[in-house]
Amino acid sequence: MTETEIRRAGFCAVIGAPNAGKSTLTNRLVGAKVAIVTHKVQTTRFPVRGVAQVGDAQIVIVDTPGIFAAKRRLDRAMVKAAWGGADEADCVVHLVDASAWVAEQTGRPSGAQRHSLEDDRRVIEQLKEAGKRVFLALNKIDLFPHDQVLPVIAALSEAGVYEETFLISAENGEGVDRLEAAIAARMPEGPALYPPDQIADLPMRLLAAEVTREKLMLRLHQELPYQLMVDTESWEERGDGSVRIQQVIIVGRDGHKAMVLGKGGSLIKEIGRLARLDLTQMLERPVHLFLFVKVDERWQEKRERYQGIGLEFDV
Ligand SMILES: Nc1nc2c(ncn2[C@@H]2O[C@H](COP(=O)(O)OP(=O)(O)OP(=O)(O)O)[C@@H](O)[C@H]2O)c(=O)[nH]1
Repeated sequence: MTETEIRRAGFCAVIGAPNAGKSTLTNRLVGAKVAIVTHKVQTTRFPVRGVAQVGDAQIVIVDTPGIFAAKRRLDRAMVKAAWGGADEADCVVHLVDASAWVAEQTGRPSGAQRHSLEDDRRVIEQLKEAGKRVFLALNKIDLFPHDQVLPVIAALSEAGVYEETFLISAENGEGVDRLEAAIAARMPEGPALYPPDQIADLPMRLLAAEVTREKLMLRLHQELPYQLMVDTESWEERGDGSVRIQQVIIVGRDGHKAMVLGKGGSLIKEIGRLARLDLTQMLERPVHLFLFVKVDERWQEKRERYQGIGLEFDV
């Protein structure tokens, strides 16, 4: 479909607890890898937009950072960014990990599931306070028999904040068509907001940094992945059609640097290999990726670092 055929266009914010599946859903709606998906929580630090086209509607999806109890400055900035995205949207989807609610109904929620339930309840309270009515998407329905979700729907409907409920699996695509059509119907009339072939408005440098950070999150353990950032320092298009990307991984301590490098530099080499494979696929051309590790004890407190990852500092 060409640009002229788009008659409606707008923004859809996907909000929800960390690990609810927001990035997976965004990627499914867009049909390409845009947001970063990992099994760890709080991957997304800023609204990543993907552009999906459904019939004559263009949907700009804002994949918001996880909304959760904020203590540290960085966490508070993430929450603020999440609600900012929801306020400006034409349509808001509250994405819920339904498997946590089913586990609660059947009496055996895990620790992580209990956190997820608390976060969902907090989001519902905040929606209630804000007087917002949104779509409820119960995700991960591939994990349990469908009849177990009925009492969950009843429990969640009590708050009166949901206009419509959708049962989906962002992972295998079940039920996503209906949700997609409902979101499309909410888009206001107007011309396309982005060229139709553009899947992400996230600057490519930022996206490339996120790819490397995803690989680090998958390979490193405990808290370390949350205590580092990746910055794309240079991006050079070459005459032979390839691109040379140089990135610095900033950590808070010398010990962390050693962990990121791995024995004899083996870990960073593997991270670089995996990131390069993804980037080559995304950019559809050869990529030369160079990674460096730098120690900066105070990066989390530095204003320019926040702005570099798209967050406000004064929160
Ligand atoms: N079984 C199943 N797993 C899913 C589904 N959707 C997402 N997941 C998994 O849940 C985990 C979290 O998914 P993400 O998409 O990263 O979650 P998120 O809400 O974006 O997480 P944050 O960025 O931390 O806020 C990943 O391991 C996904 O593969 C689903 O429909 N079914």
